Amino acid sequence: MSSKKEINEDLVNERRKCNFNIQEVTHIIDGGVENTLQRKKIEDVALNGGASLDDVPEECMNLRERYENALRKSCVYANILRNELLEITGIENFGTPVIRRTGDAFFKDISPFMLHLGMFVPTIMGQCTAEQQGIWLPKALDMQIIGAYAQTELGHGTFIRGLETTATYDPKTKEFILYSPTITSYKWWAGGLGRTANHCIVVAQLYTQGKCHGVHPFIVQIRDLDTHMPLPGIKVGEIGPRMGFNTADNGFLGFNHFRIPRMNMMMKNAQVLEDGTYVKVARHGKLTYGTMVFVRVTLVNEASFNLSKAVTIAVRYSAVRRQSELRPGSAEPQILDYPTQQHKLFICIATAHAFQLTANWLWHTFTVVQAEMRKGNIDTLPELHALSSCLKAVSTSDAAACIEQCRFACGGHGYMMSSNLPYLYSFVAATRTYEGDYTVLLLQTARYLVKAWEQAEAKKIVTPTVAYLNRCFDTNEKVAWTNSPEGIIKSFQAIAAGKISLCVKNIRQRIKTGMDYEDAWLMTTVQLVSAAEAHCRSMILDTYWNEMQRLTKTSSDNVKMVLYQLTTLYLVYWALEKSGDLLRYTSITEGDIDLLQKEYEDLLVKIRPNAVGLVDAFDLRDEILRSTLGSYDGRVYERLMEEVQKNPLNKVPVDPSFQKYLKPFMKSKI
Ligand SMILES: CCCCCCCCCCCCC/C=C/C(=O)SCCNC(=O)CCNC(=O)[C@H](O)C(C)(C)COP(=O)(O)OP(=O)(O)OC[C@H]1O[C@@H](n2cnc3c(N)ncnc32)[C@H](O)[C@@H]1OP(=O)(O)O
Ligand SMILES: Cc1cc2nc3c(=O)[nH]c(=O)nc-3n(C[C@H](O)[C@H](O)[C@H](O)COP(=O)(O)OP(=O)(O)OC[C@H]3O[C@@H](n4cnc5c(N)ncnc54)[C@H](O)[C@@H]3O)c2cc1C
Repeated sequence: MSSKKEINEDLVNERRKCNFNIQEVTHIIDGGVENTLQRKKIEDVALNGGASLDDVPEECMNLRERYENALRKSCVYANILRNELLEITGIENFGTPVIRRTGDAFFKDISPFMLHLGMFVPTIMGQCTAEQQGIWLPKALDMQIIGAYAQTELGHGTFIRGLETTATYDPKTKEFILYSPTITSYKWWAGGLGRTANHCIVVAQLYTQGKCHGVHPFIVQIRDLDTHMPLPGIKVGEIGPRMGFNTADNGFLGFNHFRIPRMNMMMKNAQVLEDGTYVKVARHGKLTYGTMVFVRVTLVNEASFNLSKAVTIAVRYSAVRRQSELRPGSAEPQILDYPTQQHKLFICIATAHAFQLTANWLWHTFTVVQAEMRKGNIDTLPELHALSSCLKAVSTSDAAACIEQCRFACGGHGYMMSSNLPYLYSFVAATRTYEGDYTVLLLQTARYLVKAWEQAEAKKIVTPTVAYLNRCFDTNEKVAWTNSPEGIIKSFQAIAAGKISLCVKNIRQRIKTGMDYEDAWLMTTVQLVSAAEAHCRSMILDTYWNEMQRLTKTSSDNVKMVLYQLTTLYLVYWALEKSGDLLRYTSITEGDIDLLQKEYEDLLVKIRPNAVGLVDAFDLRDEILRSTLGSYDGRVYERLMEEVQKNPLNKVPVDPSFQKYLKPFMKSKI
């Protein structure tokens, strides 16, 4: 064992072997030197010399203690956020991922304030008029009020139009009356709602002048600001233990004819006048779904960040961990030397990069579309919706699978909560479901793709992200296979186009047999999901490859080389994963696939010496990683032992339950 201050010798050797400039890669991941400096400044201020603030690990506390502890830390963190961090970033950037990431030094699970910052505030910004923002935003940003986002109900999450909570306008009092008519209409799942929030955004069916106008958002005070008691007419509580998110106090909420002022309807996109007249302001009916689009965009970034944490832990651990012998009597190798281990992990590093660059590109697209919409142009919204839907679905799903793979790579110790891998997994697994389930979102993208295919067929201009359909439409033959990054990307576009074309054909054939469009669509949905996934993969491959080329133009040769190897690994990995599709839609042969397999194995060998350098380049501070297995110094076994000392079960040599249960049980006769 190494002494306390030493860095594990294997990690020292790994860092010696690394042949590229780690800082250069960090700058690329951060999006430039300036961003790295800004990130470090934010981390220095937020962490202020270590922010864990826990004597007992969160996982050793009971549910109530965990919640109380999370709330205590949330207040500490929120004070730093509003007093110091907002000054650095500016109020308009309060939701910057960098700020969000420093929160991980405080919470292993989730902050009860997460939904306040992640959805309540953004909804006020996106759905309120300027006048309403003037009322609510300062209070929300200053956290004089704390909010949640209550859309999902016990009976409906996906199908928003099916929500049952009603908001009926009463022109006599100029109020809306909120009502939960059934058990299934109870709001369910909203984070921060169960114990913490005193306000929340409620999505409800709007009735005025005897007519229903569909779902609209309202801002509702649910608890007394002084006593925190639920207001009369409000039934609110916590929904119970979950796979993760246990400190986020996800809640339920019911209304018994609860009245709110007319101005609490969020009126940017639609209004109800004093006399009850309904006025539609927005030119697109789905602008009320704006917060969801925003969060879906941010979740691609979250997928990358959480995966970068998991793979940093797993690669460092794999450099420290030694197991088995390659030849009888030889020294035990680092488990990172096994090609099967490299196969588990290097794709995770590449995936984290791919998602980070895709997230940056998506964020840029989002801001451009927002700017256009402010000018009154809503033409690009459907494309943004299609993009954010599939990228959210695929990135969260892949990230969850990769994090689980990182856990497998850490053997038994990866199963310890103190490794942080179970927390990371449960957090990311939830992102596959919330903010739109995986399948449901891919089907949204499929709707867009089918329309784009029909446009290509009619020789109409299609939008940039589906422009490849024009090209593929004209080629009836299989695409010629070439083994190059560009060749792989082109082949993935051919797969996507082939699958979309087949879906359209099958829908049409089913209609010919007498089915109506809805049934024909339904019968084709398995293929439609697959087509949308293929489209999404072609976009990720394209973005990753082209963005990495652009970003490394002025990099040093070794940085160019290692990032080229990693990008190629990603392309080849997916070509191998989808070899069946390649055989179906391109001229690839079995021999070509054998060559790809060999290339993949060679890439593992080339990347191996730089593996630890590559995860060091994520530049994740130990306070943020919070893992016994993944710290920079590699003191894995010492940290596991130290953690054991913090376990309350070990505070006494004999547990009191021995006298109570075990001893009488052992002494009892059968
Ligand atoms: C310190 C900083 C902190 C930062 C923190 C960052 C992290 C943030 C973490 C936040 C944690 C979040 C926790 C979780 C929260 C939640 O889950 S909130 C609830 C989310 N719920 C959903 O996502 C529900 C999913 N369902 C839907 O989105 C929709 O119901 C549906 C599936 C899309 C169908 O909607 P419906 O109204 O029935 O649509 P249709 O009538 O069928 O019409 C479809 C047409 O509408 C278009 N469309 C649909 N959605 C949008 C959209 N958002 N934008 C634009 N257009 C949209 C769609 O394309 C169809 O168009 P056409 O094909 O032209 O008809
Ligand atoms: C940790 C967590 C936090 C959450 N936080 C919030 C929050 O703060 N606020 C909030 O309002 N909500 C929140 N939610 C709720 C979340 O948004 C929903 O759970 C999610 O949108 C999925 O909806 P559902 O639960 O109704 O699933 P369902 O729609 O019932 O899905 C169940 C299955 O049916 C399938 N399915 C459903 N519809 C279709 C379809 N049309 N076509 C094909 N398959 C379909 C799905 O693919 C899925 O496999 C949270 C959820 C979780 C897990």
